Amino acid sequence: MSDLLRVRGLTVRYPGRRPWPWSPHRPVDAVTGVDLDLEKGRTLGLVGESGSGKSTLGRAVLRLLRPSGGTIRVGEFDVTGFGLRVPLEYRRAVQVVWQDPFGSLHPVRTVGSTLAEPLRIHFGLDGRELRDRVGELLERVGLDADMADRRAHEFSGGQRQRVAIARALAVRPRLLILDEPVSALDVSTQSQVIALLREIQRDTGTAYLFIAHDLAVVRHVSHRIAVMRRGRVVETGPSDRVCDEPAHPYTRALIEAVPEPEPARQRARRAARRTARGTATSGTPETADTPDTSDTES
Ligand SMILES: Nc1ncnc2c1ncn2[C@@H]1O[C@H](COP(=O)(O)OP(=O)(O)OP(=O)(O)O)[C@@H](O)[C@H]1O
Repeated sequence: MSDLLRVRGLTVRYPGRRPWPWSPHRPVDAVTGVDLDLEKGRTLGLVGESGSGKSTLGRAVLRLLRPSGGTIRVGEFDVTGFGLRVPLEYRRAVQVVWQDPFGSLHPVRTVGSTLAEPLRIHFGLDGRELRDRVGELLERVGLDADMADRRAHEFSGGQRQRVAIARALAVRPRLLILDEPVSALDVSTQSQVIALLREIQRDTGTAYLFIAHDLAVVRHVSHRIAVMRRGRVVETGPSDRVCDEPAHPYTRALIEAVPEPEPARQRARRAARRTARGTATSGTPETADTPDTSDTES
């Protein structure tokens, strides 16, 4: 299968702030030399601690900022080749759902008008057809069609995130950037929203770039995982391989940081740690062999 998203050597440098008016800017290298691939209908999870550059990478793909170097392609779009105006077709092809379901929806507008706007702009719908499509979108994300008259503040956090997903789906994107989409939700709402996202992917073939700091959540939703640290991708591979046999010490540290509630799994994890220590002292290199198509960087 060919790649929908192809990122090569991506670099983003922010100009940074001046500590004092007379001192020079201190640039921040937020993303450095990143390569990523994502196929149609698949999910690539992007994990790493706060400040590792995940959101910056997502914003570069959305073309909300202009990268300092490298290339981004999404299908036929040469994203890094765009001038000042980003084509409307690209805005339709790539959509985003942000972390904050409270801040990302207009507080005063009805949810119906929030969903109607992209349908009007991108497909020229109006009248009955527009109302029907808004109702369909609400039902698609598990809400009632007659909720269209309500305003965002009348919804719970989970319901708002469903509305945000419906708004993103309205234009039938090929790629959806999900930037910490469940981090602000409680655990049971998280799993409902994740189940919804998986169902939508199965039905529509939309590819997801799923950005999160929580490796347990990312593992659950992703086919492949890329681990970011200080702006670089240090390890990439199929989700199970990255989580069960992490090749990079930083990935191992991230996995260690995930709380494990089940005693049997806690014991298995301790045993794996002991084995890893044993092999490390018997001369095995720190970065293990990766039998699949994974890449690691130290
Ligand atoms: N607009 C900006 N100007 C200057 N530096 C920035 C800007 N936005 C982000 N940074 C810096 O770039 C680096 C990467 O930030 P980014 O938000 O991409 O990380 P992240 O992994 O998404 O973190 P988080 O999970 O906390 O959002 C950080 O050092 C951050 O301080």
